[in-house]
Amino acid sequence: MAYIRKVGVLGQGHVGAHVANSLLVQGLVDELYLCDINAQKLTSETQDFTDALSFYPHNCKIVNCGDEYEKLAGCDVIVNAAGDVASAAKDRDGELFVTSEIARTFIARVTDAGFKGVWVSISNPCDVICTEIWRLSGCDPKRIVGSGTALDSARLRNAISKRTGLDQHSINAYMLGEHGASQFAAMSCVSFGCKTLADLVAEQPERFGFDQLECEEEARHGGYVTYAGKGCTEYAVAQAAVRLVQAILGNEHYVTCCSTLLTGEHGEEGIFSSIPCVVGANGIEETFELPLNEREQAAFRASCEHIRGNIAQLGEWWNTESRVK
Ligand SMILES: NC(=O)c1ccc[n+]([C@@H]2O[C@H](COP(=O)([O-])OP(=O)(O)OC[C@H]3O[C@@H](n4cnc5c(N)ncnc54)[C@H](O)[C@@H]3O)[C@@H](O)[C@H]2O)c1
Repeated sequence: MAYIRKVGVLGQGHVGAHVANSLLVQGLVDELYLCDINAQKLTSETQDFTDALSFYPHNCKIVNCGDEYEKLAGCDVIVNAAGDVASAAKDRDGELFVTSEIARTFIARVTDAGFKGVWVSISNPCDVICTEIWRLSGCDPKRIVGSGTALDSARLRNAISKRTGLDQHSINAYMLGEHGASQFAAMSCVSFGCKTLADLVAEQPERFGFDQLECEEEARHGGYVTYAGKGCTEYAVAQAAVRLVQAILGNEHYVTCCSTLLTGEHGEEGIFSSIPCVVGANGIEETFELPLNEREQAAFRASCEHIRGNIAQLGEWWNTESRVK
C-alpha cells in the first residue's frame, strides 16, 4: 500500500497559509490538517484550498481541525506558524511572550495525543520557541527542526550572488546563530563549488573582494525590508519551511542551516540555535561544526547568550512545565 503523507499546519496567517499552499502546489502532501484559533479565517482558507484542488498536481484530503490540536497527532510533520506577526513590528523578540504563550496551548496536547513525527517550527523568536517545544514535549530534540537561519542564509547567498554574478544554488554560505538581530555570517567558510572565497579574493579581488560586512547586514535586515511594505514576510519563509518538510518526508539528508538543540557545538548546549544540519526522516540527522574564526566564534557565543536572555524572561512555568529530565 502506498504511504500517505500527513502534514499539519498550526496557524493559518500569512506564513501558515503559504506553507499549506506550497505543500499543495508542490504535491508534497496527501492529507493536510489545518489549525487556527480564528475559526472564520480557518474556514475561509480551507475552502480556498479545497476549491483549488482541481488545479494542484494531485488530490489531497484537507481537514479543518479548528483548535482541536489532538487531530494533528497522526501527522508525519507539524509546521508551527502560530503567532501574531504584528507584535514583531520592531524586532522578532517582540513576539516572545505572545508566541511562547500560544505554544503552551498546544505542545502538551499534541504530545499527549501521541504525536511521533517531526516539528518544523517557524514562529518567532524561533530558537526560543523550538527550545520550548523540546522542554514542554520532552520529545527527542532531533525531532524538532527550527526554520532558524535557513531563510537568512538564502538572503546571504542573494547578497553574494548579486556581487559575484554566480547562482545562489552554487554558493555555500550560511548565517549562524539566532534567527534574529544577533545572527552573523560565517564568511570564513564561504565557498563556490569547492573553491573558497579566500582563494577567489586572492585570484580575482575586483570581483570577490566585496564588502563582507555589508553582505552580512543585508542578510540580517532583509526581513525588515520585506516587512516595511507588507507588515509581514511570507513567501520566502514558507518556501524555506516547505523545503525542510520535503527533506523530512523524502528522507533526503539535505544539508541546510536550521535551528537545532546544541549539544556542545562551538562550546554551547541546552538551547536551540542555527548551525548546518543534515535533515532527513528523523528530523535533524546530524550537525556540522564549521571551523569558525575568532570573530565568528565570539559572535556565536554572543548570539547564544541573547537566546538565553530571552528564555530567562519567560518565568517559572518554563521550568515547572518542562518534561526534560
Ligand atoms: N522564522 C522565520 O523566518 C519567520 C518569518 C516570518 C514570520 N515568522 C513568524 O511566523 C509566525 C507567523 O507569522 P504570520 O505572518 O503568519 O503571523 P499572523 O499574525 O499573520 O498569523 C498567525 C496566525 O496564528 C494564529 N494563532 C494564534 N494563536 C493560535 C493558537 N493558539 N493556535 C492556532 N493558531 C493560532 C492566528 O489566529 C493567526 O492566524 C510569527 O511568529 C512570525 O513572527 C517567522
